[in-house]
Amino acid sequence: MWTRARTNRSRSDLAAVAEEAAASGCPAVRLAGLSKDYGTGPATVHALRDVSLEVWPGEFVVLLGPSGSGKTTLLNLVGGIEKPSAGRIEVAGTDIAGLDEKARTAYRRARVGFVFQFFNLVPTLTALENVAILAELTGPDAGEHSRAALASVGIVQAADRFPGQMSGGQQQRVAIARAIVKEPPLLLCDEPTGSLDLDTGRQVLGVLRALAMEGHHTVLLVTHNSAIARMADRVVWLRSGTISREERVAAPLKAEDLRW
Ligand SMILES: Nc1ncnc2c1ncn2[C@@H]1O[C@H](COP(=O)(O)OP(=O)(O)OP(=O)(O)O)[C@@H](O)[C@H]1O
Repeated sequence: MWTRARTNRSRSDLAAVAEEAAASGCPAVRLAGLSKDYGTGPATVHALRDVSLEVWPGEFVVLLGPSGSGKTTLLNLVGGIEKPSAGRIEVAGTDIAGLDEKARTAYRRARVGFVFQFFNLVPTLTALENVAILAELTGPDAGEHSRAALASVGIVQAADRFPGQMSGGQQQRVAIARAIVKEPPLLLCDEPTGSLDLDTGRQVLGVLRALAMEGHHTVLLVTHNSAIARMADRVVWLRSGTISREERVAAPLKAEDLRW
């Protein structure tokens, strides 16, 4: 049985959780002196330079910045897709920067859910199969868990449909269900509304926001769209591979109230 219980915390609860977590000294993610270079010699690209950042459990953090500022690189490092050139990446207190390939793969599978701009669903599999098979669920409860994940993002009625029979927003919900079905503490989203229309984008953002509010996921969301920042708990701006600014949002908007 899928065991997650909805806690539906209010925003003031969230602030309290962040304060509690800060007091306990264990952020969900802690980056310290993080750098990433691509290439060597004069052709070296310094994608990230000496980035330090702490993200607290249950926080919804939006990363903003112009093209090439290092947003996706940061997400890929936290997600264990790439290794840093220097610095530490602590996730729930464990440094993942030094893990070997096998351990990083295990980390990714157990601790991280990814949501991308393009939903990356397999067209020949149903929504349910896209969740169960692509998340590599096994055992007698796989179907039940996948159905519960689809229900938690409001799309269980489409469980037996193929991607070609669903709207973009529905497909993105399936992709989110796939990302959360193993209940990873970290949800990393790279332009999750980039290929959706405004209304559908708002609905998908509402789903992501609710997942953070329920307290099961810390969300890091990369976007070009500064309007989305208004629904975050915190906004981090990147420029040329460094954090140029950070701001806590005093009164985050509900996704449906976003205008852009
Ligand atoms: N695999 C790679 N090899 C070489 N350079 C790379 C690689 N990946 C990223 N870069 C470079 O690192 C820098 C940061 O790229 P990144 O994709 O992180 O930026 P971004 O802010 O996510 O950009 P965008 O908003 O356009 O997706 C850019 O100069 C990019 O060209």
